[in-house]
Amino acid sequence: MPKPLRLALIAHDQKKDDMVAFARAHESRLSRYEIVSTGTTGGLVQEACPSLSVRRVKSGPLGGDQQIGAMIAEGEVQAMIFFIDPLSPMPHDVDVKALTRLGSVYDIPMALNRATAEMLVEKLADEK
Ligand SMILES: O=C(CO)COP(=O)(O)O
Repeated sequence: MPKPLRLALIAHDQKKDDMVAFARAHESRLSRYEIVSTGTTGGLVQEACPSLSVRRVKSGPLGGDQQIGAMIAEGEVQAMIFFIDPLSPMPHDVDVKALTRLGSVYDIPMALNRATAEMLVEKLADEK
């Protein structure tokens, strides 16, 4: 049996409500995938969506973005939904940039806002 696709779900603080709403709206669809998340995002998604199995790495500012970037480089994450906050300064801005850069380098489907994320989940569902 093919391994399920592993999808990264990440959201900055100002976008966490959006991520929880997105995950709730698509819970049954997302339950087909292995989910990996940064620490705080993953806790909120798991609490809101008990049917998902969410693997949590460290919080973004403590290295979580880099952990997920390494997983992309190793081929262990095949798609990413990352609700970034373009309006707030971040202490780990360089990590955010490095993560989205690796998403481009390895050419994985990567949605950085909700509008694109909606299209991405539709498309992933078509392919299954
Ligand atoms: O900072 C983040 C992404 O850059 C997200 O980290 P948390 O999910 O731990 O808040």
